[in-house]
Amino acid sequence: MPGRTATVEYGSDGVAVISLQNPPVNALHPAVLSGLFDRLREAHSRSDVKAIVVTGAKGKFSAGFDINEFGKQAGGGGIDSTINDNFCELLESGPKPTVAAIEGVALGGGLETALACNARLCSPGTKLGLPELQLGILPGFGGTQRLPRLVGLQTACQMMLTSAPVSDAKALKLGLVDGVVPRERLLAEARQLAAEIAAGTKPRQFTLYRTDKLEALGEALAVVDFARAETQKRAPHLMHPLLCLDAIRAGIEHGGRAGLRAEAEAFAKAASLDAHKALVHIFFAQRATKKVRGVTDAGLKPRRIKRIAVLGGGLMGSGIATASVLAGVDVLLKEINDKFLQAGMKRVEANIMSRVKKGKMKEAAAKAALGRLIGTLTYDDFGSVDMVIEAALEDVGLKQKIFADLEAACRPDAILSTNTSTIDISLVGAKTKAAERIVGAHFFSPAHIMPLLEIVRTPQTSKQVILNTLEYGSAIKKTPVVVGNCTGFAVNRVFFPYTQAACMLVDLGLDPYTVDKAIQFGFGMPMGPFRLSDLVGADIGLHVGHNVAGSYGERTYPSRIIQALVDAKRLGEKTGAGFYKFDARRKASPDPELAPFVERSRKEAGLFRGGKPPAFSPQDIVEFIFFPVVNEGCRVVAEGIVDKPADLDVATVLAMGFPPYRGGLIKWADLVGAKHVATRLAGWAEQFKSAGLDGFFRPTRGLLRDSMPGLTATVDYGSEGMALISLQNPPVNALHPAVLSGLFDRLREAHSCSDVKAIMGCLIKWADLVGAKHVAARLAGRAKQL
Ligand SMILES: C[C@H](O)CC(=O)SCCNC(=O)CCNC(=O)[C@H](O)C(C)(C)COP(=O)(O)OP(=O)(O)OC[C@H]1O[C@@H](n2cnc3c(N)ncnc32)[C@H](O)[C@@H]1OP(=O)(O)O
Repeated sequence: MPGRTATVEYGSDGVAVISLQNPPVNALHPAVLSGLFDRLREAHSRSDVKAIVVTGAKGKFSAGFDINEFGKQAGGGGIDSTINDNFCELLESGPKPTVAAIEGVALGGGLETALACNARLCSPGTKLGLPELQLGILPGFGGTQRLPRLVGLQTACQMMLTSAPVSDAKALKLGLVDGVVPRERLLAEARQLAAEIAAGTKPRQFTLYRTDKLEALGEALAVVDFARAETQKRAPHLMHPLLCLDAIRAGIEHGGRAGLRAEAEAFAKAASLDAHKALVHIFFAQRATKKVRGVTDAGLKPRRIKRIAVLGGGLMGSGIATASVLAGVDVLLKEINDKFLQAGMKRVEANIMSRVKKGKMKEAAAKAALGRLIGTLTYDDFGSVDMVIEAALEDVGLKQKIFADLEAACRPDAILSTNTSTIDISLVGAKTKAAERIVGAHFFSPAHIMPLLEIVRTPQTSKQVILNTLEYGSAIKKTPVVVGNCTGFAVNRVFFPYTQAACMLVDLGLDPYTVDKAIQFGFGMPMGPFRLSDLVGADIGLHVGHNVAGSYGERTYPSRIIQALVDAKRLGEKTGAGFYKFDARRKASPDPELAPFVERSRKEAGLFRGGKPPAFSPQDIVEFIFFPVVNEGCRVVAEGIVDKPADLDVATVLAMGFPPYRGGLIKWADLVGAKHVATRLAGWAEQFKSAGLDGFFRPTRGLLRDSMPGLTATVDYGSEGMALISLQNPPVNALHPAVLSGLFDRLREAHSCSDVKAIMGCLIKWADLVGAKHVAARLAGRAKQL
């Protein structure tokens, strides 16, 4: 692996400079670690070397252990413990002193490498932190021991538990680095400091053995125990933060070396948990949403969106304008009259000033952002914008008129986007000839805070438009996910069974508050479906329900109780009562006055005949509600609404608060097992068949296929443009629905591949006997002839 290593240069000043090399972020791949280890040993053994400086190539120190390597080796989370123990020991206590010269980032194992050095200098703009908990593990190169000894226990616990990095200035204040030096002098000053330590004119620090920053034993243990209690309260489902605190505690009680052993044990335990697999999956999935097959690999260059127009200054429009001006994009905010315009401009101002109040932004930067906002009542300046985002009322006729006006007012290359959440994107542009530059830009409320942006493409949307919209999404710090055009797009579509299944449980005799508790506290959603309904508003929920019923009627459940709440004007938070009642500070509590609504809904549904409600454990509630959501997710994947299943994982985490440590919707289903999901769904479909509700549960073909991995169809792509599809269900390849579904999917896949010219299907046994290669080659030859 020539690109992944550590190089060394020996200077005439007696200082060896070891440089970590693994662009773009010098992740500590095992090859880099073993390179570092070898170069260190070599430098320590040379008589012309007095001291060692460790740095990173190309302006980045290191973003930590190579996350791709997790799970590749059994046990230890992919980390070779012999190298781990030795390289930090060699850095800290080897014969020659070491200094870290840090630029850009020192995160996770990268910072731990620097912590093991005897001193640290960094350049302005560097971010330093231990974000391992975000990946479901804990620092594994001694960070749990050295960080508390360098910056104090309380700060160290906070840095590890929040995963938040600190700036160069804060690092200096905390004692995490010994100096901040301009980039161009960093290496020279690190060399000098290393030489001075070697000469004995500056002290050599051995962080693992320091105690001066630690509190007295009793006090220190109390700090850890308090952090533990808080963590248990805040993240009751997570084990790895507690394992991290255990390792810290062991070091406080028994010393740094014992602490290192405890850390290694805790690390291995955390690395074996599903939460780690799920969080690593989300880390990569989140970065992969920006890679869309056929779009980002089509050789096109994205164009920067510098100036946009937002139509509508309501909650959504002002949120979109806020996110844009904050990211340096100029915004024209258009409204239909001055009153609405002033209200919209004030909303943007309030959004930005609230960041100043919270200390997230300086006043000067806020002023600069607001300077990028211009209000208008006309289309006069629309010729200057690269993109329009329409955020007007959800009315097809109105939107069609707006888009026709936009076509006339904007440049022919301007992107015309709509923030609709319910209207077919193709309909919106029906009165224009601009279908190839019309796209959905679906933000989630509040738009300046929620991190997801669904980019909705139609078959006509051009690749360049999708690419430019992806670029805009990233620029305004959203995670953009490209999705297909269907009712509800990706997120709202997969989540329609969420509230409906919950309503069915109530109709079956369960208490709504018990349902919410199981979903929030048992599973880890930010809130249960009924509390969510109160937040969104029962009227909005009802409107969405009608929409999805129109498109997916056979698999929806009529939520009678929501209709009844709307009729009674119990819309939720905004009216003071819904499923819950709300006090003046909008604090929710169970409402005894909900009982008659529950009774009436049950009576109309006719699923509960009175007596004792059916026994549903919290786990049963979770599965009853989420497995239909998974089922719809499988449809969204199979229909190609998302580019890849992981996009849906990211979307559900960012838009719905699906617990990231469960990996997102589809990853979670994978971890639970497709067989279990499909079996339970099939069971409920059977149970509720007589009530005509089997459609709500019936497992999709894709799910059935995944639940029986042996039964499928496989495809081999030959070099001659021939795809060979084989049916797989020995001994006679009976056409089980899972095999048919596999065949269908493989066929679609092969038809969509530009380099496939012909497709051949065969029975696997016979093809095996003849030899698939031979069959494919003969057919390819024949295809050529023909
Ligand atoms: C033993 C130890 O205690 C265990 C560990 O060290 S675990 C690792 C701990 N470190 C981390 O969690 C840091 C993870 N990285 C990050 O936070 C961010 O990538 C960053 C702040 C370094 C850079 O952010 P940004 O500039 O936005 O670039 P970003 O797109 O995230 O990353 C650039 C590329 O580097 C990759 N990358 C970043 N950190 C990586 C890592 N530690 N390992 C492998 N790849 C990494 C990304 O996947 C991305 O790859 P791609 O271009 O193929 O998609």
